[in-house]
Amino acid sequence: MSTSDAVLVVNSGSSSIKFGVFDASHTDPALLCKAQIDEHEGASRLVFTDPAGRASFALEQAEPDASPDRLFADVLARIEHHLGERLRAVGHRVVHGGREFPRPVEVNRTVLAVLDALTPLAPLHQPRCLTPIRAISAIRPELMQVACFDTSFHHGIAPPVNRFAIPRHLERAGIRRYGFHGLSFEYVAGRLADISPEFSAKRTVVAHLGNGASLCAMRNGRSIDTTMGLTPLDGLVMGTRCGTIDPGVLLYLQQRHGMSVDDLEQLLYHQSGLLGVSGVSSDMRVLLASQEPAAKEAVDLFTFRIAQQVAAMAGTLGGLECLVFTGGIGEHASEVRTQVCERLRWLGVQLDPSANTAAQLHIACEDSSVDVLVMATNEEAAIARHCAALISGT
Ligand SMILES: Nc1ncnc2c1ncn2[C@@H]1O[C@H](COP(=O)(O)OP(=O)(O)O)[C@@H](O)[C@H]1O
Ligand SMILES: CC(=O)OP(=O)(O)O
Ligand SMILES: [Mg+2]
Repeated sequence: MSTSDAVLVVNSGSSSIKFGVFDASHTDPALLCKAQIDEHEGASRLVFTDPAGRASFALEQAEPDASPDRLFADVLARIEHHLGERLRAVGHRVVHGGREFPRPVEVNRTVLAVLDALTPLAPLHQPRCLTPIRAISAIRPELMQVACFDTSFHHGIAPPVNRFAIPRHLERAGIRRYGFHGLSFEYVAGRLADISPEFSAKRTVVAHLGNGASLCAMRNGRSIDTTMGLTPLDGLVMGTRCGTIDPGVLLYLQQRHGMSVDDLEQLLYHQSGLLGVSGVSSDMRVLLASQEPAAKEAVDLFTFRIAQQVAAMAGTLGGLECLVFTGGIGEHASEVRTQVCERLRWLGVQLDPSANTAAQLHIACEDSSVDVLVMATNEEAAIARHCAALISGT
């Protein structure tokens, strides 16, 4: 292995940060080791494990409240010590790429300023994605950094699907539907193509259900519709985000409840969704284990809205032949998959209960007219692939 092409991937999500180190000397980079900081559990010790899950090395100083510069200085030093060589690049997940970045880009000061200006369109995410980039630029200005966007995979979505029904000058100002979770959808699209070209040609809805959640209607590896819009607030019910809401509610809250823009941002991004409805938690594991009626109600609303919007995506596709579950909830919560599929029975979706409980790749029963799959997503691998392509100049 030429470790001179080792790449660190930083996947900053709304409830977790995932790290991966890849050998990017091939177009399909191999995972060397990985680690995760989960906000629900915190981490006073960041353990990097090899692909088989065996501990490779640990970062003792990585406390949740360590400054980003300190944390990343430690992470880089420890990884390079482990590799015995310097990293070739760092690839980052950046949630919003706006109109400006339809594909991954090497970060410089100008790029960073444009990405910073997109913060109001993803206030929960963009600062979390840009903090590691800034920290690494400060401590290692010569190190190549690549920004890979959640929005890129959806860039081909055409009118009318990508439009809001608002005056044209606002559309020209960039106020339209962008869509997110694109690195996850891109990875899943690749895995569907690996099954066969025929499989990839199916009218497919991919449900990425994590702390943030969205659906992508895809065919032949391309996105044709998605539930998120200008911001990662639209669409499904999420951990702390409301998803689709009557815009009149926002006007009313300002007019009659005296809420400011900051109050609304706090309400819609941080206090709503599963947390707001249940009053218990944003964490699906906690809700599924809870006896509280409000926790059950939150899960019901979550699965109802998924099924409702899968049907809407099927409308865009002109039918439904394949449904894929991915993301922390999609991959692990068989009960959520059961509830969603029960609600989609009228569309010909029928689960095999034991395959579903075992979270096998194929979980539909023989009679189902829709294939149903469970796939572990891998945004880090998608980012590593983009880094390998940029490094090799392809
Ligand atoms: N075994 C499990 N059963 C149910 N839900 C789970 C399980 N494991 C993880 N989850 C849920 O997955 C969600 C986090 O998803 P993830 O994709 O890791 O988050 P992020 O959006 O931060 O990347 C949380 O709601 C968590 O409760
Ligand atoms: C875009 C988005 O919602 O990301 P996450 O799932 O990490 O919150
Ligand atoms: Mg995520």
